[in-house]
Amino acid sequence: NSLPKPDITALRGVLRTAVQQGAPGAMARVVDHGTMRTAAVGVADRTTGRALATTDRFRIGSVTKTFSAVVLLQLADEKKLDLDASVDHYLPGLLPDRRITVRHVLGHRSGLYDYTNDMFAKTVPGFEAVRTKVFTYRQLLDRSLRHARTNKPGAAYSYSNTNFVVAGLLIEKLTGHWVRTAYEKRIFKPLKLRDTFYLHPGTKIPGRHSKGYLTPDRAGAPLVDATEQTASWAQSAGAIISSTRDLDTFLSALLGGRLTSAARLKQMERMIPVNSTQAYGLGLRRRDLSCGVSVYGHTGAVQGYYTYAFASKDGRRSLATLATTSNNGEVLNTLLATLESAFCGKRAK
Ligand SMILES: CC1(C)S[C@@H]2[C@H](NC(=O)CCCC[C@H](NC(=O)C[NH3+])C(=O)[O-])C(=O)N2[C@H]1C(=O)[O-]
Repeated sequence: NSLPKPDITALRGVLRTAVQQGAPGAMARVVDHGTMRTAAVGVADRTTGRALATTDRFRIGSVTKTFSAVVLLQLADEKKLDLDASVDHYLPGLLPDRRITVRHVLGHRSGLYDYTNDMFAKTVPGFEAVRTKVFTYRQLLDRSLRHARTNKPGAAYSYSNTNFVVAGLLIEKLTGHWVRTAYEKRIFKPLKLRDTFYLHPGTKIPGRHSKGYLTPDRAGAPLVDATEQTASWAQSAGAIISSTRDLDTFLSALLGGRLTSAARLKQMERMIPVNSTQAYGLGLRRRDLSCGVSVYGHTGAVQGYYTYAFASKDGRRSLATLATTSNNGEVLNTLLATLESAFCGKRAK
């Protein structure tokens, strides 16, 4: 284990800063070669004042994208999917450009416009307008296709939730099941992820969970309890519920080679640079840390919840971090330092 030891004191300090910056609660769980450490600060519920527990469930937002990518990569291992085939080959007529391949979709290089840009331009009104709505995948895709594409297929990285709506359509076409069934049969059950559920279109998080609070755009305006929503705007792009324990289990299984073949994992980890410290593969982010370590996983931002879920390349060390607010860039940025504490140890910034 060449990594510096995790610095739990520094980690706790980062969580405290996130709470000072407006998150009602923040927590993290680190597993290092089987040794588990946790830290939690603040409350799960602002009304009752119940303390946030590291066992509380929460909405993981776009960490869902990694689950969706794993299902499709397993289908590639089963020779039911060719990553370099046109999406049109599997879903004829769905997309306006036959040059868009499955790999473009999973790597955010399709050029498909992100419909959430319009949907959440005004944070609270946008959320209130959709929080009880149920969309079909087709309706979400239609919202995207009203806009020109952001780039030619494969020409650039441009993050778009629309890509993982297409991923959901591919999963349902190729498995003949709802995405929920595919997640359960292929990931949740085999890994015994007992805190992990695909919650759509139901709005109630099962079991003990933290509430999530949306920060309004207007400074000083009261937080909005965003815990209950259909998440139908997100679905296979962001509707999974999980826990820090299950995210650690999931990422260490993925990076430890227990969910796909080595060849397919290699494809997932073939990265396109996003900026100087970040890159994106297939439903997977890589972050390059200050101590020269690269970690793999995904971030999540869904109303009321920010998540970071990352692991070392061999999956032997993993971190899951949650803050119970969103639309608060300071908190999102602060949480990045939990990666430094967990993987770079004392040398955290
Ligand atoms: C790239 C991200 C951070 S955003 C993307 C996805 N979440 C969304 O697309 C929802 C965006 C609106 C959420 C809302 N923000 C606003 O309404 C702003 N007006 C809030 O903060 O609650 C997710 O999750 N991803 C993260 C990822 O993949 O890392």
